[in-house]
Amino acid sequence: MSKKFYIATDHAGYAVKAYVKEIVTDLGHEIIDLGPDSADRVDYPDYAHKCAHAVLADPGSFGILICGTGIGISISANKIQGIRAALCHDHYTAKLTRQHNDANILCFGERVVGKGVIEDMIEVFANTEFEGGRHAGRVAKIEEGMCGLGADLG
Ligand SMILES: O=C(CO)[C@H](O)[C@H](O)[C@H](O)COP(=O)(O)O
Repeated sequence: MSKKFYIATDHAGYAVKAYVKEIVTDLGHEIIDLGPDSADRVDYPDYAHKCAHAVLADPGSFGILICGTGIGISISANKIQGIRAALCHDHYTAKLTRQHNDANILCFGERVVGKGVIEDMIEVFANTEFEGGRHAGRVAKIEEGMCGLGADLG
């Protein structure tokens, strides 16, 4: 089924963005570029938040966020309630974060992963559904910001 993606980067993720857009389109999905429009130095939280709010405003859509390592941009996106931004490095992490975490934004580092891995991660992320079941309660706890207290956990 065709999915809709929003993509944003910082300067350290800009170079690979055109390739990522091509991959997403070739897989039959829609992609909307939220910037930046050049490789000039920018702050990743600005673009993480732009993408996060676009995903939340468009139910059923997903995001792709890229910075140098994927770390700063994923930390930033996860500050927004309702966003589950997953920093992935390979097929396994991209698949499991959809199955178990219902991740709505795929994050990775341009300085970390190569184009083959990027293509694989996008394909599996787009084609994998949330499993629900035992994972649903855990995702609900993430969203509520409620976790077992230390005392409860023994
Ligand atoms: O947030 C990051 C590190 O966790 C990203 O990799 C950024 O892209 C990086 O910090 C940018 O660094 P630069 O020296 O300004 O290119």
